[in-house]
Amino acid sequence: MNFCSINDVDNPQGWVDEALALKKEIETYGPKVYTGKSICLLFFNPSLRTRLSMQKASFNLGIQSFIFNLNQEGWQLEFEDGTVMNGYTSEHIKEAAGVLSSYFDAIGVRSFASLSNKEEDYTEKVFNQFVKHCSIPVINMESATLHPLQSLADMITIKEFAQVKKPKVVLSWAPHPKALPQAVANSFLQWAGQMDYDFVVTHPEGYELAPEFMQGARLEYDQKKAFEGADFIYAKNWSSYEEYGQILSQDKKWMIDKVKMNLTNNAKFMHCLPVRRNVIVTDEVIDSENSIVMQQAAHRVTSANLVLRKLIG
Ligand SMILES: CCC[C@H](NC(=O)CCC(=O)O)C(=O)O
Ligand SMILES: NC(=O)OP(=O)(O)O
Repeated sequence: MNFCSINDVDNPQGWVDEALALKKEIETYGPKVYTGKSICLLFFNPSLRTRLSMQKASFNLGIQSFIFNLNQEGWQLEFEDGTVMNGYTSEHIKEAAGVLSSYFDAIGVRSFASLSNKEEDYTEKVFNQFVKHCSIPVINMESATLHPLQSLADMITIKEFAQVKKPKVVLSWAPHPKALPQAVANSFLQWAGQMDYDFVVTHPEGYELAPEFMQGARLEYDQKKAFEGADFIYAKNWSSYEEYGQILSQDKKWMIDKVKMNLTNNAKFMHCLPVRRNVIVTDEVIDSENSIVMQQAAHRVTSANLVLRKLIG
């Protein structure tokens, strides 16, 4: 079993409840004794939360974790099958995946979108080569188009803070100086679509997400209208999917501020972090009692606990 996307999860709402129950179990009985199991966490890109929450969750479940920063520490990998490797790549993913499979009980992979090759990104070429050539479970620690560990943590957080049975949840685009992947937004769409939410996406024209992820989610181009009566505001930047990887707007009017939050039903503010303060959201909002970004980040451990137990616990 892998944890590539929500498609590997038989009952997403059930996983949210199981994760909260496992969190209580660990808080009550403490971390499990060493099981002899091990996991290697492979990173092509930077990380704070994903890296450390996966190590903490490994500790909680008695699993030894190893970190490997591929760009700084590994050989340049070849992901194309059949290539004559007389260029700059030193090792084929077939060998690398085979060796990792012989050393560990599972691996995690972080490999962000190129934002230049839409076809390779949206077929998950890099991540799927690890899945294809590994004989052990593979966990998605943010791939080109998805971030399921983050999304499970997000669903757990909303479950914990929801005051009503069917909360209004708004995914709002916000400006950013860099071109960022659509992965967090895509994954949030997938998981929110499986929950009992009144779910709305709001973004400027030109930032439409891939149809396969929008899957009938309600879209509102008027951000203020989208915010009306909301219970949760989930802010995230992403670059254009249509004009792939491009920044079409850095319109400061889309920054989340108190005036917009006052349109909501006293909504909680969420962001996956890292966040650009006073670009994505004002200090006033992210420092307010309505901000639950810390609790959300803490649930990255809750999320990782359950995924590790499901796959190798
Ligand atoms: C969990 C989020 C990871 C990543 N975020 C960034 O790359 C932000 C980098 C920055 O703000 O410089 C993203 O948007 O996918
Ligand atoms: N939200 C998240 O995945 O954070 P990192 O990029 O720091 O792991």
